[in-house]
Amino acid sequence: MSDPDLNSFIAWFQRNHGYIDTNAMGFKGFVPSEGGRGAVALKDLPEGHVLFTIPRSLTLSTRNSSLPKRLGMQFWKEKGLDKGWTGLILCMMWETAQGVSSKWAEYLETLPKSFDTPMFWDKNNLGELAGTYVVDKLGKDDAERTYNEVLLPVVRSRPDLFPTDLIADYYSMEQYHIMGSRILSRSFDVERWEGDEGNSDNDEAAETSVGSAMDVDQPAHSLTDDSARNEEPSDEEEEDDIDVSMVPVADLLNARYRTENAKLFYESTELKMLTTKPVSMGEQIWNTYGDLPNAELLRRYGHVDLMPLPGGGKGNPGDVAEIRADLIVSALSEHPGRFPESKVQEVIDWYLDEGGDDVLVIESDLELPSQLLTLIRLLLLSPEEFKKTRDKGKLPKNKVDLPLLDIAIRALQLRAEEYPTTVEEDESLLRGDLPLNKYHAIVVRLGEKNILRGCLQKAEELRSACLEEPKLGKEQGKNKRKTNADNPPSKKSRK
Ligand SMILES: C[S@@+](CC[C@H](N)C(=O)[O-])C[C@H]1O[C@@H](n2cnc3c(N)ncnc32)[C@H](O)[C@@H]1O
Repeated sequence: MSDPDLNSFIAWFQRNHGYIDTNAMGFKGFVPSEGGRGAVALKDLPEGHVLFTIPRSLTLSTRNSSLPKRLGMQFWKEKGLDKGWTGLILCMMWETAQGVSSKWAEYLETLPKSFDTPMFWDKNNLGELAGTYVVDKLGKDDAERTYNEVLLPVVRSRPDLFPTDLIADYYSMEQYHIMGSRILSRSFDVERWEGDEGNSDNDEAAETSVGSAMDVDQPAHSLTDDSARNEEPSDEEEEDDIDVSMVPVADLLNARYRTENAKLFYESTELKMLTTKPVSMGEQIWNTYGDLPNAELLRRYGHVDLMPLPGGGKGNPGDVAEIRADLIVSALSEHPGRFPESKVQEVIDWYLDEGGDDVLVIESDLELPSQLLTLIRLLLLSPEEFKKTRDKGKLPKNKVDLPLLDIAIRALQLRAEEYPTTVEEDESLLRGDLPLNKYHAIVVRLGEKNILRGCLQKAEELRSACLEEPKLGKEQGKNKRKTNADNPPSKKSRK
């Protein structure tokens, strides 16, 4: 291992039955844009090579920490520590407070103590994100409420486990945010193995027949809506047989858009990191964080991906622009249609009940989202037509015509106006020397604005074509999620 900071951690890992193929893989510092500290191939590796394995018992989760049992499982549930991330945060705080007597002491030492994520930004820096939806998604107030109403009362109620004089150092709001951010940027969703039940209290996971290795849903934060983590989980979530887990060594791997060459798999007693394609000597070993847009990378991890884009320039090919459904209503009100304003809410309620999202996503193909077209079409129906549609229980087809395009275009313009700066201003700012947070914020908002601009341009071209040939009405957004019951979106919320 070339990184001296990691030596005692790796020794701890190996002592605890973790395995690393040290001939195949090492750790080194890459340039910040490539993730800083990460893993490197020490020789040419074929696909399917086992880079390292982690015993399940070495992952840090509410199942493996002994804290839940010490507090009592009934108490744990009564206090809501089995919901969201609060229980794991408390376990991580408590394990840290145990110092060297914690099983995970050497691991906890390797975890970051500060973050470049907007959760820790001041007002000025947050202001640079104006127009993006990043700040709305931080969930800082909810997190702080959970700290005050759930975690702190538990800590204060058990001075035998949480000595009062340790609260300021180990159980503070600041520590709560740090632990939450460690989970957000480094945890994995580890599915339980069949037959592996209950809190294991440091026992090895139940040994069952070893089946074929399966994907670990990874990382936890790339697949779930973590902004809701401190809220009541849905029934679906409660039933999940998933442990949000901190996975030593696996969390040392960086990620970049569509660059993954290694992935974590699980078996009954251990997790395995395997190469998913051949890796050349000296190449970085990349995991995946789900190929997220820069807004999400920044919010969860504190970095952005910048790479050459197919159409020229640099950016994140996974970038998207989001548009709230209420902007469509605002656009509609500027184009008085046939639908009385008093009925608009009824249409929106039905659209949401049918699985429509309240935030619509424009992707890099720059097509108008199918749900946006559906919503506008619904709003353009007369009250009688809407009633018929609702009675049939079938959403209208995504056929575009002039009235629909007018509203779509206006909604996109209103969305673009939500950013205080223009594309050109941002591009010029990026040519200067900028502090990191400001630089990240500009990259995020510029990526979104470019998607919006491209989508607007495409919609205007379509409008011109419709003007020339009014019967041109085309079906749009075929590749997008449909707003009907046969493909309901995974989550829905009303604002
Ligand atoms: C799971 S950790 C990966 C290991 C981390 N580099 C370390 O030193 O512990 C995730 C963090 O690594 C950094 N990172 C990962 N991929 C990156 C990338 N493509 N560009 C910049 N930073 C990256 C970010 O700071 C992110 O929060």
